[in-house]
Amino acid sequence: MPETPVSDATGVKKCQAKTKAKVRYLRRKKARRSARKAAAPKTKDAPGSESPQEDEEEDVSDAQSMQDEDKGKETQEEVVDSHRKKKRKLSGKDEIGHEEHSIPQTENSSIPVDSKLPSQGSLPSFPEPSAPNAPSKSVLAMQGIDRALVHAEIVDPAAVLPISPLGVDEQTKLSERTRKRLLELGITELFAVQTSLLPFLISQSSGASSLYPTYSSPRDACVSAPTGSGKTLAYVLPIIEVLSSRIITRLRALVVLPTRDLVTQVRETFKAIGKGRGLKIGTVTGQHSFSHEQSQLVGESSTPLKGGTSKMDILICTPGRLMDHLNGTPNFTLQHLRFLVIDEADRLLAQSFHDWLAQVLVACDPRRHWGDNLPVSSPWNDSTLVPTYDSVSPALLQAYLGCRTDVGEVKESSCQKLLFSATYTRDPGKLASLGLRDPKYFIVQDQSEGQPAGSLDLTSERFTMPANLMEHMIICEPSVKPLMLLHLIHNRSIRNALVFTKSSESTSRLVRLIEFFQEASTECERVVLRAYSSDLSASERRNILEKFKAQDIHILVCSDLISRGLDISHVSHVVSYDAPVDIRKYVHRVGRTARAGRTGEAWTLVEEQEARYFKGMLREYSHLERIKRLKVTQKDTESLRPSYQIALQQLKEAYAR
Ligand SMILES: Nc1ncnc2c1ncn2[C@@H]1O[C@H](COP(=O)(O)OP(=O)(O)OP(=O)(O)O)[C@@H](O)[C@H]1O
Repeated sequence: MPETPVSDATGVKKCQAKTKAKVRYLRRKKARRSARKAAAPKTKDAPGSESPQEDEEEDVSDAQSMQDEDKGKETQEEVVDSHRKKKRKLSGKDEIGHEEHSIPQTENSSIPVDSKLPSQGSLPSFPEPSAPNAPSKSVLAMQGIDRALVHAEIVDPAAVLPISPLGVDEQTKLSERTRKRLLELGITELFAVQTSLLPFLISQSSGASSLYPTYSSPRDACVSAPTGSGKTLAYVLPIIEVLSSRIITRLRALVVLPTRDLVTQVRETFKAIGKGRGLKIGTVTGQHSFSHEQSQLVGESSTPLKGGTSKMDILICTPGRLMDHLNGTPNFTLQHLRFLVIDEADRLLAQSFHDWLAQVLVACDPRRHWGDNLPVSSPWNDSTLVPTYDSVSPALLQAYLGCRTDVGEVKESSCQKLLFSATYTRDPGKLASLGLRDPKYFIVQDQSEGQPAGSLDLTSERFTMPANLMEHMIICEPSVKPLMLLHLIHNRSIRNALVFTKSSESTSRLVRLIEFFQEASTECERVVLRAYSSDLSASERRNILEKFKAQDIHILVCSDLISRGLDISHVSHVVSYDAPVDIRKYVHRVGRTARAGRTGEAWTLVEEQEARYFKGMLREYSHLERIKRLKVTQKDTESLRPSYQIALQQLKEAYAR
């Protein structure tokens, strides 16, 4: 048996010692063997053979005697070495695996090496890799959502409240005077959005501090209610009610709307409700010259005043023109605002207009942006002394004059932001940009199926439509769309209708085609229709709208310019000649009818290749089942076809010229 080479010095000596012992052992073994041979009887089948058992026993005893001889000579390392060899022998093939689990053995270790080594079969199994459970739909829907939205007040659209002319109205907090005015205007009950919003807005402003509760600034509000549900009155009434107690005229309410037409419409409502209250209501939309608007806003005074000046209590405007005055009209200030209303909020928040929203927010409350130390470069800070008659907003007293008032409390701006829309955005980014103060959400909507009463379904967005609106769609080839419209006008007698197209260009083309048709047809009743789009001047548009309101025009073919907010009570039909590609646009278009509890019908002409998308869009908002499909056969339009062909030919020639 060859010696295992040992590299160190002690190992060399050890080998030599072992060799002597081995020589002695071999000598004795030889002697024993020859003695046995001599003594043993001879067998034929195993001549000279030794029993293996015997041989093994002999080896063990020899090894024992050899060990005895060497007793004390072996080093610790040899013991460990033998353990290792033994271990390797026992562990067999899977050396690598065992190495990982082996426990280092020391000389004095009482634990047998083998007992600590797991056998191949008992290797600890690692857990299978697995994906974490997917978050539920409701958890996902909550991601980044404004917490206030989760606690929104859900209002039943059917909740109306009769107006009583006398006594104290504990529920709405409306004064007797305002209630009488409402009754004079034929308004006998308050709609759902008004009943829930009025107490919230008016009760926060009760008493002497109604204009300026600087120590407890009011909460902001976001309101989502269906089209035609009375959102305008929901902010006009509290503004009139609260501002009626003002003593000095300051700009206290600012209402921002996306179009001039809406500005005009909302001004009419303010004037009607605020009649006799002495409040000054104005508009800036760019319809008049800039200098004219400036003199209406701030008068002729040229002395710069930190507190600004105003000839209006309530200003209604478009964002673009508001920016012009903020940057170009001296003494025009928003520091005294008590109400900032953003109507059609989702649309306005989507528009940048030179970052109008950020500028308005800073103008309302420069402290919020700059703190009490306005930088010299800020437009609110200059070296001009504050004249004694100047009226700086309490929230800015410290910033401008370095003085704290009363008991040294820092005063907050009391501007209350109110956001309104029929299709309110849930976009957390957009809402965050508003810096709302403890906002409260009011959502007027039907309870969705399977949803607990009074709670908002955050997993799927949907919009509540006016209760008395009937919706239809006609799926047809693009080439027969004009024929379908003619079918609605002449066979189904659609009048007092708004027909929406995708552009001003298609608006005027469609009007011409229908006019050619009417000229060619001898049987059909003539309807008066006009195009209404941004191609027209403001005065032309106003003129046309007046005639439509007076029912001198039966059908207005328009672009989406008037798809939002426009309130014309007698509109009984809305036709989307070009199907909208966005659900919000659909909601606002069809919402021009069936307003304030009236009935109305909406029709959408869907081209065959658009049908899948259109239906998918409605399905996504759980609205498809509400829209009935109307099938128009060849026979239905047969009588119209000859004149239609003539009209088409004439249109081709007109556009070829
Ligand atoms: N309490 C009420 N009683 C009767 N009519 C009302 C009442 N409140 C509002 N109205 C009328 O309902 C109509 C629709 O109101 P409004 O224009 O405010 O709707 P809206 O909710 O702003 O709709 P949209 O989202 O389309 O702008 C208006 O003609 C308004 O005068």
